[in-house]
Amino acid sequence: MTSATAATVRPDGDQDVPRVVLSARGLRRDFAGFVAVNNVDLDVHHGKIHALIGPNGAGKTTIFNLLTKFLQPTSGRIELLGTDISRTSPAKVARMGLVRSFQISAIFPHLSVLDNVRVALQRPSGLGFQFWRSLSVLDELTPRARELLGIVGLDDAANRLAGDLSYGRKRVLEIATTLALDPKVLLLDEPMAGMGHEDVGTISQIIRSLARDRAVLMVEHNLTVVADLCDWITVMQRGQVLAAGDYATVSQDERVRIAYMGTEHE
Ligand SMILES: Nc1ncnc2c1ncn2[C@@H]1O[C@H](COP(=O)(O)OP(=O)(O)OP(=O)(O)O)[C@@H](O)[C@H]1O
Repeated sequence: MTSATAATVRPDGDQDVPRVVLSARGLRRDFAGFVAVNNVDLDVHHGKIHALIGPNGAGKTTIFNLLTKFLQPTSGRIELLGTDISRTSPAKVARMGLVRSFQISAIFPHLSVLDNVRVALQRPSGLGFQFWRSLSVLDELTPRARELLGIVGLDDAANRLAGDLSYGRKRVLEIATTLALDPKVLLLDEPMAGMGHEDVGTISQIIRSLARDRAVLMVEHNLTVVADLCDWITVMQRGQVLAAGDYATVSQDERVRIAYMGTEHE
C-alpha cells in the first residue's frame, strides 16, 4: 500500500465507518530548496489512534507543524472537520479543535497540579497564556479541572506542586492541560519518550480512553506501543509516505522493514 488515502476515504453516514476529521492532500514543505515533506496524503479518523512513524529526519515533526499551522505548506491542502485550513492561523486551528500536546515544558512547576489545569482552562486557544483574571473566575473552573484530573488519574495529586510529580505523571498532567481545550483531534508528539514500562502502560490506557470520542494522531518511536495501541500507521521516509495500514500490514511490508523496522518486529 502506498498511501493512507487508498483505504481510508469512505463515505460519511455509515455508522460502521469511521469519519475522517483531519485530512491532508499533496502536502509539501520546502526549506530553501530541500523538500522535507513531499506529496503527503493523510486521513485521521474520529475514534481512532493513528501513528506517524519513520526514521530520524523522515518529516514527522514537519508534518505536525504543518497540520497545526505553525508552518505554512509550500503546497497542498489540509481539511479539519470538513473545513479547508490550509491558510488558517495556528490560534484559529486550535480553537477549531486541533490541539497539539507539547512536552512537559508546557507545565508550570511552581503551581499545583489543579492550578495548572485551571490555568489551561482559562486559555482561549492553547497558544497564549492568559494569567489569573480573578480568583472567582478560577473557582468556577475548579469542577471541570477536577473532572479532567479524574479522567487522567491525577485526582489524588491535585494539590501537589506540578514540579514534584514524577516524569511520567508530569506528562499525564500535560495531557490533562491539553484536554482543557476540548480537542476534536489530539496530536501527541512522542508521548512515551523517556517513560518507564509502568508509565507506558498508564499513558497507553489514557490515550485509548481519550480516543473514544476524538481522533488521536501521534508520533511514536516505540514500535511495541505502536503495535499495541494504534489502529492505523503511516510510515514516513525522506519526507514521503512509504506505507500505510494497520500494524500487521506495514510490519510485513518489505520496504518498511528495510527502511525502518529491521527484522526485530516481524
Ligand atoms: N526549519 C528547517 N529548516 C531546514 N530544514 C529543516 C527545518 N525543519 C526540518 N528540516 C529538515 O527536514 C527534514 C525532516 O525533519 P523533521 O524534524 O520533520 O523529521 P522527523 O521525522 O521529525 O525527525 P526526528 O524523528 O529526528 O524528530 C530533516 O532533514 C530536517 O533537517
